[in-house]
Amino acid sequence: MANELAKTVVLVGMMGSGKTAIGTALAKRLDVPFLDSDAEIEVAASMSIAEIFARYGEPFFREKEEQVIARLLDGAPSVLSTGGGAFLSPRIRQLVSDRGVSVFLDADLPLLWSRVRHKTTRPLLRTDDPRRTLGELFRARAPVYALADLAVEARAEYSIADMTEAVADTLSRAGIIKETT
Ligand SMILES: Nc1ncnc2c1ncn2[C@@H]1O[C@H](COP(=O)(O)OP(=O)(O)OP(=O)(O)O)[C@@H](O)[C@H]1O
Ligand SMILES: O=C(O)C1=C[C@@H](O)[C@@H](O)[C@H](O)C1
Ligand SMILES: [Mg+2]
Repeated sequence: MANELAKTVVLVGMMGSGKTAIGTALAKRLDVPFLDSDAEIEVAASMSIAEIFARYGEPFFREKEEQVIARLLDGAPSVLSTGGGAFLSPRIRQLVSDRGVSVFLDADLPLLWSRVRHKTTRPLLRTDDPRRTLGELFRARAPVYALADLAVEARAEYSIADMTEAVADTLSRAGIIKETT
């Protein structure tokens, strides 16, 4: 069955909620381009996110993030996975609402921690107590992620394929994915 995507699907949520993993699978399923703002920033800067934070600081990263997301939202309907902090920016929220549909991947704290605890790629978690830091970010950001157009609960028992199906189902019910045949 062929599908048509009405506008760009923008995945938002905490680090480890699955924006990159689910975005990759969803784009494949819908046969549309997959874009990842973190990956695009790394390519543009020829540096990892951790290096950008270390050399230039978080405000510089946030500036680049906004520029990259504005550019990525300019193209044909796609799946765009954002960085975990992108949706905190009011300007980015406005861009997303003007040109796409936001989908919050809603994972609870234990699930997020289980996914990020062994990774060293997230500079904001390089603290003395990364578990506590993750909890603080989680609580501070929850009201902002709740502003997303759509939300899908990420359950620990879901595989990547299950979660991709749940997101696609939500998008179909919202009329963002339309069956063409
Ligand atoms: N059901 C699932 N849904 C999503 N991710 C899963 C699932 N099961 C296992 N994973 C793994 O959990 C991790 C999720 O991390 P991912 O990089 O996709 O998160 P992210 O939201 O893009 O984080 P960041 O904001 O740091 O970019 C990946 O390693 C992925 O393979
Ligand atoms: O949650 C965040 O603020 C971040 C998440 C990652 O995707 C990266 O964008 C970066 O590590 C910051
Ligand atoms: Mg990601």
